[in-house]
Amino acid sequence: MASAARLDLDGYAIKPMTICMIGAGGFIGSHLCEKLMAETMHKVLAVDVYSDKIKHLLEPATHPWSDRIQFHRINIKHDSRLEGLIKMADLTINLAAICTPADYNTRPLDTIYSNFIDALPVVKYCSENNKRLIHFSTCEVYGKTIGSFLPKDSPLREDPTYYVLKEDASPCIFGSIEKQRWSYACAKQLIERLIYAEGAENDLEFTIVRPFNWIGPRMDFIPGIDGPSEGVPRVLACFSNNLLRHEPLKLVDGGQSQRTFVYIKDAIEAVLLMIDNPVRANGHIFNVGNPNNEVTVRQLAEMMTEVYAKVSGEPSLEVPTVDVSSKEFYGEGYDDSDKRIPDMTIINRQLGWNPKTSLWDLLESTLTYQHRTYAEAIKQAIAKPVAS
Ligand SMILES: NC(=O)c1ccc[n+]([C@@H]2O[C@H](COP(=O)([O-])OP(=O)(O)OC[C@H]3O[C@@H](n4cnc5c(N)ncnc54)[C@H](O)[C@@H]3O)[C@@H](O)[C@H]2O)c1
Ligand SMILES: O=c1ccn([C@@H]2O[C@H](COP(=O)(O)OP(=O)(O)O[C@H]3OC[C@@H](O)[C@H](O)[C@H]3O)[C@@H](O)[C@H]2O)c(=O)[nH]1
Repeated sequence: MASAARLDLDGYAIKPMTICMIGAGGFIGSHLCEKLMAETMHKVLAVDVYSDKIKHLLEPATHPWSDRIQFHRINIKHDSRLEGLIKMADLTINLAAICTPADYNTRPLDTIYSNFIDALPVVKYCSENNKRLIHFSTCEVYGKTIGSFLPKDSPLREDPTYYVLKEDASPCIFGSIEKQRWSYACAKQLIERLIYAEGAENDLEFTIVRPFNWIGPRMDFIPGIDGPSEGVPRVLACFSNNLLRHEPLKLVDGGQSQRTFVYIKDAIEAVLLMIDNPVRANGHIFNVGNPNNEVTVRQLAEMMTEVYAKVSGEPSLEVPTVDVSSKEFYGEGYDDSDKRIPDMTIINRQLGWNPKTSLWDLLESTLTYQHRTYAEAIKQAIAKPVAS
């Protein structure tokens, strides 16, 4: 049960605050709302166009926290109520974005508008009304590693200087303009620069979060079940969908890219520390990831196949993966980050945060959820006769 006497990292009592959370109905927002309701006395003004992922928190109205969460169905692109909500709050957290790679090269205009233009009024209202802002950026602002440009046999490729990503030192390296994949990263980078400049010139109190592949239950959608049949979600949901349908997992360009995956529940702990410790968090950009959970996408596919067989009790396919070109899978203009390892120095120093959950354990709890939530619906969808 939430207690009023929670202490911050410096031993001071944390005062309950009102948080305007934009994008509260998404994957990260839903977990953050859950945490805030269960463990704090903070109030949430939850803004989104969808509420399905937080329905369990909004209904029934008898929850012990029901007077601390309000849902506002608002599209921030065009709604004059946004400024009023930001003014009512002590802190604004902006999560709203188009953030699935399949959109970056196929809907580059929507991607740029969503990640830059639509975020502008949020920054402006916070700055003009002296309100604190926690803005969600991305690890994609780093783009490719310096190491990826070294000769394949260069020993320097093994040197962390050339691949570990540091908030205050690493450059942002994107592909050419025709590689529209980078429309997202570039829009995120520019809004980061704008927020940073508002801090420098107008004293905006800000924190920027760079998530490194947070994964867990409620991430994206399963095509044809709770999202469009032709939709392409992020890799966790793509591979879950393949496993649920007993199809081989598709490895884009051989699955050679490397990622570090962090469990959503670990990452949410980091966000709560930022919320509760403004003096330590303001003015900082934080990598939030798990450097210990690095795999190639191929290794991720293999591990997910093994874990899914364990949690579902169903045997794995004899040939569990199939290679597909990025052009076929994502279309023209796709490109990729080669490797993403977060440096953890700054978040360790400021907030003492460390991720805890291994990749195997986080996949086990996530795939248990996926199986429990979707297996029956998929079975029924497959059994349904196709209309002639
Ligand atoms: N999940 C990750 O690993 C990850 C990694 C890097 C960056 N991020 C960033 O974190 C943020 C949240 O990501 P997520 O994984 O929860 O994504 P998500 O798509 O699940 O959530 C985003 C939410 O924003 C809402 N939204 C978008 N446009 C809106 C608008 N105009 N008005 C109102 N609501 C709007 C969507 O409806 C959605 O519910 C994004 O900014 C994303 O770029 C996430
Ligand atoms: O079915 C699939 C889906 C994806 N992939 C590959 O898996 C890797 C990871 O893909 P994801 O869809 O999770 O997205 P990425 O890691 O490339 O980008 C993400 O990173 C952080 C956030 O900013 C965004 O949520 C998103 O841009 C990519 O190399 C992709 O090509 C497959 O091999 N098969």
